Amino acid sequence: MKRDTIFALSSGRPPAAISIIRVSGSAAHDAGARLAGKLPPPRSAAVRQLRSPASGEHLDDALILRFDAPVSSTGEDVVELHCHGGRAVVDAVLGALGEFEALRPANPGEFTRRAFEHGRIDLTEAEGLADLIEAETESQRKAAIGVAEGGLRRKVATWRDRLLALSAEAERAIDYVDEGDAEAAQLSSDCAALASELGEWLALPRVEPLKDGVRVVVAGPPNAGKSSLINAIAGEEKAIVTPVAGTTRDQIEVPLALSGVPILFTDTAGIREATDEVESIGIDRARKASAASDILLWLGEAPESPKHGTIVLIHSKADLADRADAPPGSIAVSALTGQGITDLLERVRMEALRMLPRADAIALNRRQANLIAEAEAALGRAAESNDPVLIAEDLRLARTAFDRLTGRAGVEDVLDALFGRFCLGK
Ligand SMILES: Nc1nc2c(ncn2[C@@H]2O[C@H](COP(=O)(O)OP(=O)(O)OP(=O)(O)O)[C@@H](O)[C@H]2O)c(=O)[nH]1
Ligand SMILES: [K+]
Ligand SMILES: [Mg+2]
Repeated sequence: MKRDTIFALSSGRPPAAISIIRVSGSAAHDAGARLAGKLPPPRSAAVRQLRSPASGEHLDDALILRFDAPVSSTGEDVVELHCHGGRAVVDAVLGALGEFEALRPANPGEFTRRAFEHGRIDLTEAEGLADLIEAETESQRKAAIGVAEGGLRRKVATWRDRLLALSAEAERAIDYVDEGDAEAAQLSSDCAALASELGEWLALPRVEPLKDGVRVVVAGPPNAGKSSLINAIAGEEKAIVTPVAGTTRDQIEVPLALSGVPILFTDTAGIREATDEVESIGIDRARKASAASDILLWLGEAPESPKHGTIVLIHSKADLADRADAPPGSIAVSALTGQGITDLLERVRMEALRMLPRADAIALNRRQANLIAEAEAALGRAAESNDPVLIAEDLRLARTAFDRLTGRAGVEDVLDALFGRFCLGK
């Protein structure tokens, strides 16, 4: 028999006041009844003695809840046991469950995966749940809860409905080639309108800076004082400082919260024509980090290559007599005296704040944004085309992108990675 009914401790590590053990699958009710006697009616609770089905030994007194498929968290029959949270109690109950032929311990994330596979949640909600469980700050929690409770799923459903209507229009145009120009123009403008709505969503702040911190990269020529500045910001000696140009090679990352705004500062190698191989690898990385930064703190004159995003020019070593005059538009700082550091951090905080999602907003992650960008591109092509066959094909591509977004189609590759993020028992 397939051991497709799973169980796990779903609450935190014992000892605790109460531990919650969940059982999900076709054998859950049978196992629950053999452990606890008669189960309560669906979606209600009862207090029962738990007894070992093998020996009849009294294991614990527990609160039992019963849910019937398909209206349960996993979409399957579920039993929840709220036991006393001692280590030995939990071990004894888990041991008793393991004795059932049809039951096996769950893998991490397996309850949530089943909820997804049974259509109780879509992929965006599963991603939101993973973010919610991992959330460490209030703003991370706020961003995750909206997605976890279906905010993005509902949005995508409305886009998909509009897309289906457009597809029907395009199919009709294929069948009746002599359709009027007015209909064709309407179809084009409807495609363009949906594309531009997707574009507006893509322009909104994303979830990554909230989770990983806004990436603030300190870069500039050698000996400009980059590592000294990082140390002054961190308040400790994170990076090596010497008078030798080319000291820093490896990137040094300093995560910091500026009044609740998460920032990841990165110190980089001074950028110049490298004199040795190790340094040139460091410089290569510095260039890449600068290009990928959200905010670039450039210690020097204008940075070597233009960059998208925000650049803040820093006039370092402002304590030195020959460095008294800062060029206009730059912030004068001294790592030595601390001059300008507070102003600099306030500027960084203000810039970073604009890159974070608003508290009540639905923020896209990279995977979701890439798929919405695919749909936007396909709709853009459809809006430009006069050939109904090509339009229909682009609309089909847009729909595939939406279906991968919500997990209706073509997502096997992301499932293991996503559900692997969950802890055991979730
Ligand atoms: N007077 C003064 N000296 C500074 C200041 N900041 C750094 N220095 C000195 O400048 C030299 C270079 O400082 P670093 O912080 O190593 O400069 P860097 O830009 O990280 O250098 P590389 O990693 O080699 O590219 C050291 O001798 C520092 O003591 C400052 O604010 N005032
Ligand atoms: K140096
Ligand atoms: Mg350095």
